Amino acid sequence: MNKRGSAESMAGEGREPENVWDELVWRGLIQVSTDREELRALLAGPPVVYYCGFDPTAPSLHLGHLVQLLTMRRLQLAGHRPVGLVGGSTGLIGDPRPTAERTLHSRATVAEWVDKLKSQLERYLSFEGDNSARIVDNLAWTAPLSALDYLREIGTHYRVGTMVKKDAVSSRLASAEGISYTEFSYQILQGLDFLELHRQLGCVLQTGGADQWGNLMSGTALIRRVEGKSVHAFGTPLITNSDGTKFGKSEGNAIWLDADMCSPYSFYRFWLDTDDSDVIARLKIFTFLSRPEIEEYEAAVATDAPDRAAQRRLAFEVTTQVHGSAATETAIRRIHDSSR
Ligand SMILES: N[C@@H](Cc1ccc(O)cc1)C(=O)O
Repeated sequence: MNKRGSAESMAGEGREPENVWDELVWRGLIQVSTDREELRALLAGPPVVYYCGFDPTAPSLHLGHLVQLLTMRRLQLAGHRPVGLVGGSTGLIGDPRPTAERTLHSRATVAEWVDKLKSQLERYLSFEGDNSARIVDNLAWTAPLSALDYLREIGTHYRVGTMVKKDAVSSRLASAEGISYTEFSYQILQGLDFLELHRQLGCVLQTGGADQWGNLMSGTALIRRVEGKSVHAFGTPLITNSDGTKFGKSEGNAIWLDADMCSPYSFYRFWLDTDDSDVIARLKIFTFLSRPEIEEYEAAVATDAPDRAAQRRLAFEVTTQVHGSAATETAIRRIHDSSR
């Protein structure tokens, strides 16, 4: 395991990208955003507070979350100040999926998962220096809120017509099952989080997956109405495999970041199996290798070099980032032994 703030978990330290926004664009990390020019200027200026939230829907984060974790890390390396939010309250409600209602887990289970996610989050952020990260739990401000205050003070800023247009909500409304009022309310809670973090910590940017766009806009709209301020958000693309299969699954199972749920060996193997047509995009998104380094791999892949150096580097970098050097070396040795 990496220790918080250890050299290993801080891969990429010390490199000053010319403009972190341009770097994020080059890495293919920006799918949707508020005004691009404004964001670019904001991120080129003095340190800003930004946040990204993670719901405790399982005892571990998975590969989809890794994109967010590393994006947070990139922004922190550029001098900005991260807030990692764990959804102790939103995890009790459930972000609507386009397909079907989520299972509601007990409060005790969710609280247990909150703790696990918090320690996972800590591994990707730095807790030193002026832009030290903070970890928060949205249960802190949601639990004390009464139903009456929620409806009168927050609900009044939301129009149902706008809420039903959100992607996941509209597809659920079109389904036979429909959507519970519980899940329908989710976007309000996420909006409230942004408002709270804006008020408490001066947070001006929320990041997330592009599928979170509705939830991100919920917050920017609420802050505009209540505080008269315009704040920012961007969404990273959903990662897809060029052959049309789902990324981040192995035999139908999610690839978890917890070593007990997915061994460093299987994790390493997963990355090693990356297709030539996907490997460069993965290096950009999942490693801290510089542009010239990645371009070298790009040239090598184009010549059909049989040694799969790009895949090996990718597997090495990501496994080291997630599981540390010792576990990575063990995984490599095992693969080497089994192929003899
Ligand atoms: N809705 C996010 C998690 C989240 C929760 C609360 C927030 O304030 C922000 C993000 C997701 O499902 O991935």
